[in-house]
Amino acid sequence: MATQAAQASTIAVATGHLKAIEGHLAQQVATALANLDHLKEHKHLILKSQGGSHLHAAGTPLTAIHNKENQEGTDGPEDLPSKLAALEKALVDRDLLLLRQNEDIASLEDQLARAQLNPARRDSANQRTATERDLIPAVNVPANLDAPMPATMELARDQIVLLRKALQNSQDDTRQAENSRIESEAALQSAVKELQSELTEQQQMWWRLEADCRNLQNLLAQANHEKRMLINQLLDLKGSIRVICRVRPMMSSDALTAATSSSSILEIPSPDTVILAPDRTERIVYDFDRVIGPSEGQEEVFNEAKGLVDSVAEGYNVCMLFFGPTGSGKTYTMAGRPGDLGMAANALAHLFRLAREVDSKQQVRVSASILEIHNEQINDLLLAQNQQQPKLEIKEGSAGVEVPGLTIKPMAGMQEAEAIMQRGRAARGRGGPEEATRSHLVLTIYVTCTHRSTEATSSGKLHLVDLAGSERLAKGAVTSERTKEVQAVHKSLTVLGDVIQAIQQKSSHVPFRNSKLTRLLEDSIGFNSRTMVVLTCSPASEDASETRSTLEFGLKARKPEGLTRQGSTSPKRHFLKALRSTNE
Ligand SMILES: Nc1ncnc2c1ncn2[C@@H]1O[C@H](COP(=O)(O)OP(=O)(O)OP(=O)(O)O)[C@@H](O)[C@H]1O
Repeated sequence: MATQAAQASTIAVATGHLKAIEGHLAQQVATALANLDHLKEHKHLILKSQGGSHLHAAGTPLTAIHNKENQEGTDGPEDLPSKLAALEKALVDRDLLLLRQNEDIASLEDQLARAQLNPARRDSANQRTATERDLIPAVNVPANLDAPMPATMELARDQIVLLRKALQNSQDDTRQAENSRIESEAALQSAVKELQSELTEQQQMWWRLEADCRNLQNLLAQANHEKRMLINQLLDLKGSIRVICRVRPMMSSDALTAATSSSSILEIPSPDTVILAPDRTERIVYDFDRVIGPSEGQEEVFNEAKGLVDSVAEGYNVCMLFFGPTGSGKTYTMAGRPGDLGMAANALAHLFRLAREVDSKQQVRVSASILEIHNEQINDLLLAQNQQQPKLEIKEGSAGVEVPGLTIKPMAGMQEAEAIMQRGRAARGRGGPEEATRSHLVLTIYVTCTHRSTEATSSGKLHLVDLAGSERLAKGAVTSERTKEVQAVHKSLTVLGDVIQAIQQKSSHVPFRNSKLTRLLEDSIGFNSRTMVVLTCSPASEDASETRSTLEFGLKARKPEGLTRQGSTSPKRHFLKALRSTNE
């Protein structure tokens, strides 16, 4: 803008000076014309005084006459014609010069006017390069207008030429700038169009993907629903009580004497059969829902229970009973060890996974309590260490069997769950390991699902019961206190067997109230609930008797048609023997 203003002011100054020059020239012409008139009059007077005979002297140079006049009229009258002629020529020259200047000025003014009227040109002047701007010098008109006219005129003409060139450049620049603006605008418009079409395409693709995703989610939900229905049907077909048997590996602690064999007394010919061969004369075959061998891990055990854990999230009550003599692997199978998750941790992890999967539709809350039943007394294992153990009783509440006052801890994830289970284990161990083996530990996981839109709620619970060792009294040192403990354990295990048998036989009376344990599990065994008995067996020959008792207990728990198939001993005899051994 500054350059443009400077240029306009330069042009204005030049125009002013040119107008001044024009005025000056006009004044000189007027003077010359006056001189001419004067001379003409003078000549006329001379001719008049000399008569018509002297008229031929009119060809004398005017300058000479003029010079003579300047010499105070000393020249003779014969020089006047030549002076007049010279003056006339000078006048013609000046007229011509003036005419050219007028033309230049008119053209310059015209260009100036056009340049001022066209804002696009004015703006484009800003884009002129430095080199081009240098082509326009400042118009320096001599301050003294009396200086010789040709030099002033020449300078003015040069400046006009330069200004014209500058104007031309400016016009070229404007045109170029306009062209490039049009080109850029077109390119920009086409890029915008391209982006818009790309955006539309992507939006359409996104909508398609969203729709696909919704369809897949619906299909998945439907498939999951169908899967659960099939699992439920399968579970119903298998009966409400499933029995699986887990045979632990041989341990270095298993006594190997000359009287016993170092080889396992248990054979697993198929995934649902275990053969007890305590000696060469006897082979008893037991069929269960599944037999898990020594080489199989915790994962395989959990796979058998996954369907049951799913049904807890659907509102079923489920009970898993870990039954076997001390050292057979009940605690290992239920609780696991660090880095080797047992059934409880696997079930919790599965429930938290389910909760995450259904999170958009349902809110799933998981909580847990841990208690032990020792000498028919219930102890809360989640009490703070300094808290007094309250007297806890089992009641029938609106939501089923309850233990009012029992600590129930909410759990948001596995970290919290691990900490709670660890706390329960530590509390159980406070009475010493001996006491722990003579008490039942019950970990109960409560699952509540609330539908986010309908607010319909379903609740289920999963009892995991690490039963007291099922071995007979004769095995350890006998004190009156220990006798009392063992009798309490045996009584509760016998009642448990009776309850299971009554359920399997669809008996009208089920003796749930005969022990604290069965009373606690009343709404979670049989009928509208699901139960899994996990028999844990030692393969060591020195544990043959306990292993047999355990397998016989399993027989009790299974449906009547699933008992032993072959061997030298009748199933019925084994069954009665199992009952007797549990009651001893
Ligand atoms: N399937 C298995 N694989 C590897 N080790 C096992 C297995 N089962 C049990 N064990 C190991 O055998 C030992 C005894 O197991 P565990 O303590 O679980 O027996 P238990 O039946 O719970 O005995 P108690 O009644 O005294 O609690 C433990 O060291 C355990 O790690």
